Amino acid sequence: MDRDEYRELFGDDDDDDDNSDNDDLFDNGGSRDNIPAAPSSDALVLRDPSVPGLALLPHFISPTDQARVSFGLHEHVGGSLTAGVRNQSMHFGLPLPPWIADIAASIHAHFQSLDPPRDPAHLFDQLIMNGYAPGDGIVPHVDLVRFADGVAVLSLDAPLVMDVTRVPPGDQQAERAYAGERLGPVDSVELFGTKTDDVPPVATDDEIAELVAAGPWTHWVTHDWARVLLVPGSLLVLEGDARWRWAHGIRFATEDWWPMLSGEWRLVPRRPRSSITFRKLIPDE
Ligand SMILES: O=C(O)CCC(=O)C(=O)O
Ligand SMILES: [Fe+2]
Repeated sequence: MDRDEYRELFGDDDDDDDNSDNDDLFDNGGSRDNIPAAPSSDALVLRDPSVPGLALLPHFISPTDQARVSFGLHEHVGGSLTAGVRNQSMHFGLPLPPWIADIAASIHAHFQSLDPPRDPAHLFDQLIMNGYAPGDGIVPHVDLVRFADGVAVLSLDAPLVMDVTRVPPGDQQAERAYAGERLGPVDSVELFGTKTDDVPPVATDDEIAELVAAGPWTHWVTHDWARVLLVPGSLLVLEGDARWRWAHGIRFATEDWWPMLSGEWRLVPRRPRSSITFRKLIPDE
């Protein structure tokens, strides 16, 4: 994967990101404690049948492992992100870095536990590490065809909302990656159907904790547009249609609108968030 291909797909955000300190993007949630590797994957798997192949495992890794992995990630990227595409660092090939290898093994084990079990040779050998400062996002896209089916995204540090949209019929193909228009901040009319000047209050920490524990994880806007709450420690799995026929993207916004357990809307402020995407590169013929 080279930088130009990523530019082509995702654009080069240098122009519209005024936070020039890459270190800040990952300077969150890390812990200097040397915590032994013990991923505790929770069995809870949420699916939304409207997007076949989409699954969220909201508590895939424990807070202890989140702190360990976040620290490992921060150490790994150091200041080197300035050398590549902004806010992004990649790893190709096995072995994976030791601070993440056990988590990759847990994800692999999860794939094997599915019915039917997934290809045991599906060993994740490519990582994309993304950092998002408040205001950052990623244009809606379908991951490149050179990556096998079965992509997993581990979320760290702070919650954020991902938009999942059916690829427009004219663009629907599995032969080349789709990249849509960049999504701007939420527009209340666009998202909620009614024009209102009443911006909801900011969610409290307790409300966010409730959401993380048991909250509504999808919010449908239209029949081909869902929003997914990615909480820290969660694993998003994209297979089949969800991987090939639906695009995933993150708004360039400083807050996300989200319904609370009570049904009332709140603003969930963005905080520095990072993610690790696990994929398998299809070998050249
Ligand atoms: O950061 C995320 O949650 C998604 C990243 C992603 O879609 C990608 O790297 O292809
Ligand atoms: Fe992606």
